[in-house]
Amino acid sequence: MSALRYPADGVLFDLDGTLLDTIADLAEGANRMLAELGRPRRSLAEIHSFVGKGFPNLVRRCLTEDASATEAEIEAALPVFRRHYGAVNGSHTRIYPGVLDTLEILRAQGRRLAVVTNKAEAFTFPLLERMGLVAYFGAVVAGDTLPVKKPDPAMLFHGCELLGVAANRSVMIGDSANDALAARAAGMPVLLVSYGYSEGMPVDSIDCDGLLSTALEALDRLQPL
Ligand SMILES: O=C(O)COP(=O)(O)O
Ligand SMILES: [Mg+2]
Repeated sequence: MSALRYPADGVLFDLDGTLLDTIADLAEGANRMLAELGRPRRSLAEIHSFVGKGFPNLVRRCLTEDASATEAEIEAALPVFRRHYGAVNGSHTRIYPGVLDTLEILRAQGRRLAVVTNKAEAFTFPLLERMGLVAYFGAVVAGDTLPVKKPDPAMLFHGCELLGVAANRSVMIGDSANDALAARAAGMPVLLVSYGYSEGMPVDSIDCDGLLSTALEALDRLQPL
């Protein structure tokens, strides 16, 4: 693996599985939804593999993996999940080790920081607030900010535009193929944390520019400003 350093006026962060360990709350929200719908619980491991393409996909997979549901049932389940997850969002979420120090250092270096997440705005903004992270970020692009989600690169370009940085002088830090593919399509280097959620794929099988065991390791991969 190369240890190239990348120009990084901007650093774009994925949220679930990269900055925040949200899986306990996502599982609680999903299982409360399943209980209300009279369906069996899902294990933490199953939920873990369903996270990455936004909550509508999580709901769909909860209802259709080794089970069946009509489109109308999936549609009707969305507000049920929204209500339950909204009630627990943040209660068992924790900031991953190294994240706060990394954000502090990047900010002190004068870099511009954004969150680019497939999590919906209605969950993202209160969660960033609750976890005390809002002040670090000059922009937040959430899963329903645009008509498309990652792996579409439009979210990354939008984040760069809001920050006022060039995409070719920015770096994406994420945890899944959605982040890696979006960054590749945007022509942006991408570093993946190895502790996150990658939809059941081994993270080292995903094409990227390096794996990080904590966010702090990203610091060595960025050119000084
Ligand atoms: O909400 C999801 O499914 C994933 O969100 P993320 O893009 O922050 O990992
Ligand atoms: Mg993620």
